Amino acid sequence: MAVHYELIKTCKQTGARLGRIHTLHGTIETPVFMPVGTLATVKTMSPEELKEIGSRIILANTYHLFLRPGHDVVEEAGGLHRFMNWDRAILTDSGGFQVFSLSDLRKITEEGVSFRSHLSGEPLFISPEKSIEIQNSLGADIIMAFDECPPYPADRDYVRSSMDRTYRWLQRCVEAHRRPEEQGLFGIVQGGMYRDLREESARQITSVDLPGYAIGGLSVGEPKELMYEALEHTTPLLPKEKPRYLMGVGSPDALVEGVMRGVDMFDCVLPTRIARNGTTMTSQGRLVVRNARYARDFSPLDPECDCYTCRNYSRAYLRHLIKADETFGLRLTTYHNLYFLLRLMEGVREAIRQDRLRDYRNAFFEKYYGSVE
Ligand SMILES: CC1(C)O[C@@H]2[C@@H](CO[C@@]3(CNc4nc5cc6c(=O)[nH]c(N)nc6cc5[nH]4)OC(C)(C)O[C@@H]23)O1
Ligand SMILES: [Zn+2]
Repeated sequence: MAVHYELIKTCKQTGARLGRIHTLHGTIETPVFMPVGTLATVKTMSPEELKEIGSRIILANTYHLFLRPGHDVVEEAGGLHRFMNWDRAILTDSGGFQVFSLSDLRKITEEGVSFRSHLSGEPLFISPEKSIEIQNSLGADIIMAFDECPPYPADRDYVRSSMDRTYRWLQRCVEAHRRPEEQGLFGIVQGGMYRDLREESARQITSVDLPGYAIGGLSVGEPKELMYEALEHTTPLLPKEKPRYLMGVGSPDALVEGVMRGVDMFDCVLPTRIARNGTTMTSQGRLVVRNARYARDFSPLDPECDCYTCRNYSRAYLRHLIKADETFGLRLTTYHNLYFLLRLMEGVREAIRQDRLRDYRNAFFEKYYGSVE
């Protein structure tokens, strides 16, 4: 079995679950946050540093690697694990969403999506079959079905016809998948912000027996309350013995709120993206280390953090590097932000073990959101 989930326990206080996902490249404790490595690198981090902070699974993107360097190049290198020297687990997103968030001049038909490369402008086409062919070449442990993520907001008729097509595309993905024993294919539930459509899409997608299911169509600009409501309508309809993956999330509050609503896996560019402009997540809340107030602050970024950055460098030094656009500064803030989120998920897993996740959430939010930037 390429991907096998083991449910260890469900928190008595909330709908949160403790689990493990077994893959051909190791076991992942859940709930888990997956750092995003879109172009076969988690920006500025080495594989050794990712291991040092405890990451066991990272993301890469079909759309980006199809455009550059080409999935044929990665396949010739022996697959993504070899190409990027990462021997732990990898998940690849299927490309549909990235087409919408990156390229213009795109057209959706039953067959697939025509678009122009956001790099060269050349006309390209991705179908469910093409997406699976690319993902089979890349060789990730978990691959995603080719779906359409409707924009937010989107009217009901559009969301319904789009989710029905996403269901038909899932069946074509299953047909096209050549390596089901090595690469677990996850289906993706859509349905926009409409309760009955979410429930119907969950029934459609879970009618196909797969090793895991993702909740798509969220974290696309909707208010967080709407995202949480969509989760409450969807996760109860997903099989308990399979992992649930909320795509594109996220911030510390959204991670904890998602876990409380039964989500096991998350990914987001947030921690690495904001790090590159000098915004960090600390135990006292968001800290924008490039602010002038830190120019002569020789204390650690986060006094409660024991990561390499916080043990060896001051806020003044980090501010200096970020202001000078020194690459080392981006590396130090990225390292800390990922370390912070991976430690947060460790705390969440421990709180589930002790059936006290609601208390953990309240204490964390008080500290993190109680204070100012
Ligand atoms: C939160 C934050 C910081 O993450 C940023 C930016 C805007 O949101 C993000 C993250 N949200 C997000 N929702 C998704 C939904 C799907 C989906 O329905 N299907 C498939 N196959 N993949 C998906 C990937 C997703 N990523 O999406 C882009 C546009 C990639 O940048 C990310 O705000
Ligand atoms: Zn730190």
